Parts: sequence; structure tokens; C-alpha cells
Amino acid sequence: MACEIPNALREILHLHVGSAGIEIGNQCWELYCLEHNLDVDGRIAAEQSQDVPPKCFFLEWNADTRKKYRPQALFVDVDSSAIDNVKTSKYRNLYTDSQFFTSTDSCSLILDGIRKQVEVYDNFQGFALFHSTYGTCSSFTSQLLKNLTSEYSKKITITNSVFGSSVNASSMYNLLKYAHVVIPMENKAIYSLCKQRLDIDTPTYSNVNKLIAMCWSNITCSMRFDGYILADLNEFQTTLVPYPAMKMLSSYLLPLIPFSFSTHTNFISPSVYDMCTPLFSQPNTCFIHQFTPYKMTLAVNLLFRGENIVPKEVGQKLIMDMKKWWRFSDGTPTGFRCGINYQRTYIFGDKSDVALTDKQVCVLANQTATSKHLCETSLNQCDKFTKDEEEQTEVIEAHDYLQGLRADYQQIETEIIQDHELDMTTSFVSEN
Ligand SMILES: Nc1nc2c(ncn2[C@@H]2O[C@H](COP(=O)(O)OP(=O)(O)OP(=O)(O)O)[C@@H](O)[C@H]2O)c(=O)[nH]1
Repeated sequence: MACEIPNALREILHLHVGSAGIEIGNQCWELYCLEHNLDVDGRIAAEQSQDVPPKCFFLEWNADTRKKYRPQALFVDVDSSAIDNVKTSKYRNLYTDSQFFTSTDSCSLILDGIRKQVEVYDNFQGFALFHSTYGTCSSFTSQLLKNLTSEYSKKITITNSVFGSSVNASSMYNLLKYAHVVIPMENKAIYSLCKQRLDIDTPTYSNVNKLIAMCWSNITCSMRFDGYILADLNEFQTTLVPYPAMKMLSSYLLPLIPFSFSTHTNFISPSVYDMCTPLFSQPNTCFIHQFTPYKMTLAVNLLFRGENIVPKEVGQKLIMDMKKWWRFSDGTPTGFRCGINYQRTYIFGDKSDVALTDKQVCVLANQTATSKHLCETSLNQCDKFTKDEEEQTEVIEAHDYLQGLRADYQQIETEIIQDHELDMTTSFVSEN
């Protein structure tokens, strides 16, 4: 059933913190502008009627005689280099100066900025926080999350959390404590995906950030355009997070066809089944490292997008084959959902690493193995021997929490393996 709140009224404030959060944010807004037919300065690019005015992520305002749309976003960093990149980018006129903050000394300045944004909203749903789990801004991000939870206790916070070479265990702990839904993006896994699927020998942050933006564009597609599943921020929590502590969602995006395969006259049109096959038969489809062919799962949403998707193609055979590899815990009520959004797909024009296809599938899955892996990565970096007593107490708390969470995931995983009598030594195989 379609969401009852009109698309135009669902406001979500994006907070882009630290270099990773800002650079990824800049890519996301560029893609959103392309998708909503907006020019680099936020004006409607061509005079054509739009089915859905870009209001849910953009704020409408009048400049001269033509309407302009401004991203509902704030950018925060300790230094100005990433912010300067946005301010000198092609899309610099999309924003105003009041959207940028170059100090993280105190949260009060940014909280004031947030209040000013939120007070004009009609149906404010919550926050999308883009950040990294490491770096100078990570303790500021923890503070910010804590403040958002106390001041906006009824609103949802969903995060796009970059896992780079290191993880700060305390910031991971605070992230899991205060955010409602966490979508981790692991740089190492996305590098493999770039190398193995897109023929990029030495991927850079730019390649990674564009892929994350494409994934996020699919995740938010039904919020921005009329869609049937995940059209509302609350739905992420109600359908994908069966237990409040188990809030990490792995993301997948397909098809990933190198840009060099593009045809100049048309888009590539794989069948729905061919597009989805790598999800269950091949590695390097996920934005987090995958270690097992079987995916022990608490909940999955398959988000199909594109103009040429025939519902019956998303049918019995595909679902049956997927369910051989995606195994569910008997105790979770949410399970498996599919939705089609008929909004066309977009790429970053000539600078895209990915060829244009007429359809895409993005998967959000609450999986035990990947969440356990992230707990372990953070636990490995728990340094309990800091001198500062307050810091030490928090690290010990973080350590205990992450250890408990890892054990909970392990227990669910063991139950699924036993209930389904799975042979975990099986390698990836294509099923006919
Ligand atoms: N995907 C991605 N990761 C990034 C990017 N920039 C930095 N990172 C990763 O993010 C982590 C550091 O976080 P940043 O967001 O740079 O942190 P910061 O608070 O701005 O502070 P610095 O420590 O000064 O960089 C490192 O693990 C990097 O690998 C980026 O543009 N894209």
C-alpha cells in the first residue's frame, strides 16, 4: 500500500559531517539534482511538468521569477578543505553559506542551525547523518547524535556510516546507542567491488563516493518519488530492525556494469533475474565484506527501480532461488519484502563508472555475519589503556556492549544454521 503522507510533506534533514560525510553528500546531492531535473543552481532545468516536485529533500524558495530548490542539508567539519571542495564545485550555487559550519568545538552552533531548518518544516521525519566512524569529527558526531536524541526524541535518525581503515570503538558504540538505523559502507569492500565489477584498477574515494551516492539514491528513491516500500523514514525501522539493538543494514547494488560497456544509443537492459543472480551466486556485490555464501538474515528489502520492470519477473523463481541463500530466523516477523519503483535510473553522466541500465536493484538486509564483522572490527580497536579516566570508562562500556551484541548475532546465526541444517563450507554456486 502506498504511504499516506503526500510526498511533498516528508522532510528529512541531511547532516554531512567530516570529509567523508561531506564528499559523499556532495555526490548524493548532485545525483538527486539530476533525478529531480534540477540545474546546478537548484532551478528546474527544463520547463517541463514534473510529476513530483522535489520538495521532500529540497526546500522550495523564490529567486527572481523562477523557483529554486535548496538541499535540506547542513555540512560540518573541523577544517574547511572538504567544505571548500563543495563551495568550489560545479554545484556550489545550490547551497547558501548558512548551510556550512567549519567548527566542531561545540554542538550548540550546529544545533541552532538545525533548529532554524526544522522550524519551517511541515512534517519533519528525522535526520540522515553521513559521517565516518573514524577521524577528527568522530567524537563530535557522537555528541551530535546524543543531542539529537534528547532534543528530537520522537524523530528517526538513519546514518550512512563510512568504515575506513580504522574504527573508533567509542564512536561505534555511540552510533549504535543513539541512531535508529545504521547503514555501514565499508571502503575496503567497495574498493573490491570497484576492482572486480567495474574494472577500476586503483579505485579512489571519488569512485567509492559515487557508488555510495548511487546506492543511497536507490535507498531514498521511494521517499523522494512515489513508491511502495521504504517511502517513509519510520518504515526503515519497523520493517528492517526487528530488535532495537540490531540496527545495522548491509546494502547491495546491481547491476554494476563498467561504464566502458555503455552503448551510445541506448541503455543496457538486463532481465530482472540476470540482474539479481549475482546477489546469491557471487561475491563482491555488497558494500560490506561478505564471508559466507549463505546469508543469515533477520529482514531483507529488495528495492527494484526502473521503467521496464515487469512485476511477474520479480516472481516465484527469483524469490525461491534467493531464499536458498538468504536464510531467515524463524523468530523474526519482518522477513522478506520486495518493492518496485518505476522511476528511471540515473548515472553521473560522462564521469560515471557505471553504465546506464534501464533497471537497478538495491538490497537492504539485516544480516548476522556482516554486523558481527563490524562489531569485531570495532572490538579489535578498543584500546582500554587510555590515561583519561572518563575516556577509559567509555571504552570499557563500548567494549562490553559490542561484545554482547556480537554474541547476540552469533546466537541468532547458530540457530538459523541449526534450524536450516546449513553446510557452511559450501562455496558460491550458480543455481539453475
Ligand atoms: N568513502 C570515503 N571515505 C573517506 C573519505 N575521506 C575520508 N574517508 C575515510 O574516513 C575516515 C576518516 O574520516 P573523515 O571523514 O576524513 O574524518 P574527519 O573528521 O574529516 O577528519 P580527519 O581525521 O581530519 O580526516 C578514514 O578512515 C578515511 O579512510 C571520502 O571522501 N570517502
